[in-house]
Amino acid sequence: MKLNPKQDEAVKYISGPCLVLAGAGSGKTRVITNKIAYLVQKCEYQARNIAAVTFTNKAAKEMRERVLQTLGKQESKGLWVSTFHTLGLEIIKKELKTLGFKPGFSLFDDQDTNQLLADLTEDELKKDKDLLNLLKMQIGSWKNELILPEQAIREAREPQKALFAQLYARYQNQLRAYNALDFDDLIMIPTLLLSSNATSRERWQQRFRYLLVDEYQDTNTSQYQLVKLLVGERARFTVVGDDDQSIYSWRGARPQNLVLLSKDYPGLRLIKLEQNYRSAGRILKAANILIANNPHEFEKKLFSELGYGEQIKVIGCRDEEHESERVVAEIISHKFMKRTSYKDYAILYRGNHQARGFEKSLMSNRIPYKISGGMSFFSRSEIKDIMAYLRLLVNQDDDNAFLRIVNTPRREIGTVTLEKLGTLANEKHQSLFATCFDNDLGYRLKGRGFNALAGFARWVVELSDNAVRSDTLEAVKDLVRNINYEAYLYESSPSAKAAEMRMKNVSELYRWITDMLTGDADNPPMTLAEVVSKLTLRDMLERNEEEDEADAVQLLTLHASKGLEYPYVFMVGMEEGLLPHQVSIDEDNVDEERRLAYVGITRAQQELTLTYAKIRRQFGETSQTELSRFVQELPQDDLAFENKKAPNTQAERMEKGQARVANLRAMLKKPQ
Ligand SMILES: Nc1ncnc2c1ncn2[C@@H]1O[C@H](COP(=O)(O)OP(=O)(O)OP(=O)(O)O)[C@@H](O)[C@H]1O
Ligand SMILES: [Mg+2]
Repeated sequence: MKLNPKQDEAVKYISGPCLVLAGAGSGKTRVITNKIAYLVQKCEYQARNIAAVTFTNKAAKEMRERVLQTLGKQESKGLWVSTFHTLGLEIIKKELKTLGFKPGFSLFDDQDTNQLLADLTEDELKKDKDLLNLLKMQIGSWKNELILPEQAIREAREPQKALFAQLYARYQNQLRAYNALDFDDLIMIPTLLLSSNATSRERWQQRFRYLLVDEYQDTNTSQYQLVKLLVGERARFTVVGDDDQSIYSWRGARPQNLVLLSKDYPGLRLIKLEQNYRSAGRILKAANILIANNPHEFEKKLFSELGYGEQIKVIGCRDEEHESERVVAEIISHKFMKRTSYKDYAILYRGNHQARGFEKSLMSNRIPYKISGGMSFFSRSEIKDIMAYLRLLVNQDDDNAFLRIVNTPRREIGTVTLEKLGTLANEKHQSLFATCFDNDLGYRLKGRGFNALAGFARWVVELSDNAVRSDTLEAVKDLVRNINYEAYLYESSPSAKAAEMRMKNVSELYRWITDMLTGDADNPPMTLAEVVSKLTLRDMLERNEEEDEADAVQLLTLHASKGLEYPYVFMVGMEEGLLPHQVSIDEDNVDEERRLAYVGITRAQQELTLTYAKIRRQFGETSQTELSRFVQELPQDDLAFENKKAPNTQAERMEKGQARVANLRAMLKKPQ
């Protein structure tokens, strides 16, 4: 693939650490993929000694595909391309013994964590959702800063922090007792291990002799340290990033890491790219002018030779319903005129809740669409149930999984029984599951409850033994049959149709599990424990980044759009309070929102459309909105305002919005 001289320099500089710092669409990711090929083909690196890391599964997948195109299957064998968290998981899996973990550990997702924190806290705190959330964030940020509970306790000054630190300690102990890890542990644990254990460190430094990191501006402290430990003294690495696209400060990302890097590695080669190959000139200019309102650590220039392009449309809509109708109408007419594909269009929004209206309009116009985020496959209750069963099969200490399914489907195990079980488990410091076999339980629980619990536990042991010792696949299939899950779904769903849908989801999950257990030419068969941890991680990372490449309009949040590009982009809800988000306005953090807007604008290749609703319903109230300051900051000559006064009455709306859609659909139906 073609490279410009600066990109070429970045690819060929391999004798020391290298940082590529450049704006959106300048080919940073291309440098990474080309460099991997260069290392293998020209520098005698084995693919298996190279690792490339990024932040989302979607980005990792794209990267892998791009490399595969250049290198082919054979030459890229063993190459490691993944997200940071998957890399962390791999290190933990290979270092289980050193870490003193039992095999078959569980990964706790957000809901599990919430549950556990609620269990750990006293009554008042338990009821205070905001405070619980604050606690979760605090624990997350301690972990991201590599601060262990002891240190947090030592350093806490205010009473609330001190309480949180105590709870952090209990939370960590409890996770250990469950043989479970949370999302942040996937980075913190390997980082602490590599910093304290020289043998492990050397092992991983030998394994990965060259490291590449995309979207480097989003690394937090623990990720920065992990990279540092992995590359060691040799410091053979290339990282690429853009400080203007740092949008994860709320997850501890530190764009200052870019500056820190030149301090930690005085020999660092800094390369800047200046040509944008993605966007039309006008879009790029708008993005540059917008981001110039932020303070800057590094000076960057960016130009495009792709022509100046169309004006940026700004469409004012009466309310959010009108907004989604208008966007869909635009897509239909545009597609008709330009003979494009649905997948050329992306609708980007600030929050997942904004998706619903667009989904509805797209659906009623029978336009295929793909939505990332929102209701994830894995957050559906039927999937959570089955996953909880599987988690329990591989790790019987997983109390959360146990609690989720002990009575789903109904087994006549009442709350009193469970409470008694819980009390005994606490007294004995053992898991709920282990307590089912405890002799003392027999004294405390008489009759039905005890029998039901003991029967359930014996059944799990038997199934788990079968899964490990004999045919895993059969055991997994037995599971659903055994618990009569289908009948349960029909019983508990609002309609037969809903039950059918839910059963379909279960079959889909089974299809994945079967594939993974059997393996294929490229992927060796996995154990059940591996399948379970892989699926849980996948869920946590991607929240419904589906694998199909269907021709569909793309709906995604601005955050999820990073690194991606689309010919035609709609940025919707350009209103004060939405973008910039009210929370950021209140916290005086509008700069981060501006970076988010910059990310959105720079996804567009050919045309960009901005929309806003003049009235929006939020939290059950309808209120007037104000046009986003970011629209005002754009070069006004490059904007084409439409409908500055939007139609007001229902009748007018029908006329202008839906009639238009109807016309277009009629046009589309005509034979050509
Ligand atoms: N030298 C080049 N010649 C032609 N096209 C290029 C060149 N370099 C990059 N491109 C194309 O430009 C587009 C943007 O490249 P890429 O995604 O690598 O940019 P990026 O800097 O990673 O952007 P972002 O900051 O959004 O992640 C891609 O479609 C890529 O194929
Ligand atoms: Mg990129």
